[in-house]
Amino acid sequence: MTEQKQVADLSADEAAQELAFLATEIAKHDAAYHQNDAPEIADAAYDELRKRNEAIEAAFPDLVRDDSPTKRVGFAVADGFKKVTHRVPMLSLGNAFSDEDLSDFVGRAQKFFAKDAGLEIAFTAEPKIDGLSASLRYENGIFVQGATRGDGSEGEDITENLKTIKDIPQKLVGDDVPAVFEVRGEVYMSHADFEALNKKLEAEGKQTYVNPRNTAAGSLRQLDSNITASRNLKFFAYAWGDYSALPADTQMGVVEAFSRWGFKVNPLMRCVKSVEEMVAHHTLIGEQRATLGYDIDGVVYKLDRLDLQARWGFVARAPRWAIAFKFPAEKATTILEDIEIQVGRTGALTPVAKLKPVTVGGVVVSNATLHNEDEIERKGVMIGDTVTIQRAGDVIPQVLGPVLEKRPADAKAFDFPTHCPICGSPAEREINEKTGKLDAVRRCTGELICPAQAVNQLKHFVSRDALDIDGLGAKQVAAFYEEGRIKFAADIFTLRDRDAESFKKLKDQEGWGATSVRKLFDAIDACRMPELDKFIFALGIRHVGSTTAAMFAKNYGTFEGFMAACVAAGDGDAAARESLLSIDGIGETVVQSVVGFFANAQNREAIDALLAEVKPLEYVVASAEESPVAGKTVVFTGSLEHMSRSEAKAMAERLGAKVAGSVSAKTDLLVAGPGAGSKLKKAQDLGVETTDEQGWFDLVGR
Ligand SMILES: NC(=O)c1ccc[n+]([C@@H]2O[C@H](COP(=O)([O-])OP(=O)(O)OC[C@H]3O[C@@H](n4cnc5c(N)ncnc54)[C@H](O)[C@@H]3O)[C@@H](O)[C@H]2O)c1
Ligand SMILES: [Zn+2]
Repeated sequence: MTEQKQVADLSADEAAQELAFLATEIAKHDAAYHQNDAPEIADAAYDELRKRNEAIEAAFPDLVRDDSPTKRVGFAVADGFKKVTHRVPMLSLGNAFSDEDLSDFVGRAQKFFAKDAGLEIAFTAEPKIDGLSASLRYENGIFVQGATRGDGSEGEDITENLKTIKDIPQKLVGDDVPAVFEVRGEVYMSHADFEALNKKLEAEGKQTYVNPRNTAAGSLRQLDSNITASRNLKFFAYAWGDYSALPADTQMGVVEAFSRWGFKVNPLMRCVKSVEEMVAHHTLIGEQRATLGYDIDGVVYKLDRLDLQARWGFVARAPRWAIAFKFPAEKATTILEDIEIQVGRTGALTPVAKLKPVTVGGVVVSNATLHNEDEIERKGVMIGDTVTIQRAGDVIPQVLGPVLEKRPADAKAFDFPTHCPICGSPAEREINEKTGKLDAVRRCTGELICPAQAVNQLKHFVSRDALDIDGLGAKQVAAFYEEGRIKFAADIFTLRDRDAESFKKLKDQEGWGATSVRKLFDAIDACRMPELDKFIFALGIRHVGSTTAAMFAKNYGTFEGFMAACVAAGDGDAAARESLLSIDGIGETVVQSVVGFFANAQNREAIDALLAEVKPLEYVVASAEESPVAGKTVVFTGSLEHMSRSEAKAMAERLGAKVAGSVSAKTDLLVAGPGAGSKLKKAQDLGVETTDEQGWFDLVGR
């Protein structure tokens, strides 16, 4: 972290500048966290930003901005959801970070109620569940609407999703259920469910989640409630919004009513009467934290009597009568025994610290991330060092840095490998085209052959814009990989020769009848002469998407031509490099990537094996005499049955046509599939020729 000036040393200008920066920065993290369920920094680091903002605002009250983070809660509703206006705002909580903060809080309460002679002020202490809050509206005891907090005044309508959660009763029971009542609480995911879900996603080759909180949020804020239903989310009730009557006059009493009505309430909730009791309960909950089976990130204290809550009131984003005492990030020191390199499914090399096992916050830690090679350098850690590690909440443990006084004489600097430890391919750091700086991540260049990347690559190879083999989708190809039937792309095409016998045995099992096996082999055969652009795209070269692949195809005409240019450029042939760079729309990043890919001897071997089975077609741009659409401007609209939109575009371009996105007087032909709307109407109005998909195929002779 950069050196920060003490707030007292800031000039007004500097303060204003920093407040502006913090407003933008905090808003950015709020969006990542609340709207996208994908935070970019740890909660502790985020809390630091907020603390700094509050400190500067306190010192410079005139400079408080209209868009100050202290005036806002959460983040606005995401697209795709219906909005729900909260009749009673859903707020955040003030924070305490130390015993002193807690005792200040109690002191403020005592001062506020100083005139009430003999008043005993009691608080509830409740675990702060680390999930996301939801508001559930019941009318005559029936669950009618549920929403997220959103920005506090407007949330997202997630009624259907909430209905799939077993802990949320559809109907409340009891004779004290008011006519209208909004129960609020936390939707969360247990550690066990989180781990099981990640295992499953991993097996399917999908992106895994970072922590249970974001998983719960991501699972609940789904447009498809079937997904929510499959996630086994849970719910604790602890607060309320709008109501026609209250079942009790204390916090504790209302939560007890929730339990009677059919909700789950947290068993660790207590009543406490002094700072000592508050601190003791905080310690007790902290000790149980690791064994609860779900994440909590602190303890919330609330004034117990509701009449006192009402008298003490609110500030902009939180009640005055409540405070959250967060658990500090847990730290420990241990020995860094080794640094191991893991290769991710996209080829990224990540250094992992192998630690002498140590208990941090009740959990035994023996691995921690070191992020990347610059981080190792920046932290200056050496193998053999005693290092400080930190677990902030549920986040993966991090190495903070070495304890230099304890560095042994034989501590070894870590040489970051320049080759992939899995496949031996060179591992490279790209130069960022815009900044000219090295990318933080070093990546394996063995896209085609690296076992760490294999499943990802195979899935890409058969994907829709690549070879698109009928009956061999992402799931199937991953299963074949697991079963050892396929290792590399080329193996798909030798499957029949190598594996026909074992496929026969599969008959009747897992739905692999003789017919479906034959169909699969036929479908594979049908892909032995792929379009050149699809083939180049299928190789999964970093930064080569389908548009880029099409540009290469168009420019070089044959796969051999394209490969020769890349290989030559890799051997230092400046003209070849120029020819790559001269293609309109192709920049340094792509060239670095294709050159690196073909410079890798193992990739080239894999390509030879592939070319023995597959013959990509030559890319011929039809001349005007041969093509009825050469030089014409074509627009596709509506849904196409036999080709994807990108395939249609590629075909038209190959035939010398220009493909436009909208209809104008310059349009020569509109190809309209079912569901075509305004474009079709406009074409008809302008007298532009129109046809359907079949008409298009007839026209171009396919
Ligand atoms: N890492 C990031 O980039 C990032 C960004 C934004 C927010 N955050 C994190 O999100 C949190 C801030 O968001 P916030 O405004 O929701 O504040 P908060 O989470 O600190 O406190 C308010 C929330 O606590 C929850 N809560 C759990 N148990 C409760 C209980 N028993 N009683 C009352 N409330 C309870 C409710 O959902 C309530 O909305 C912080 O933990 C912050 O670190 C992180
Ligand atoms: Zn590799």
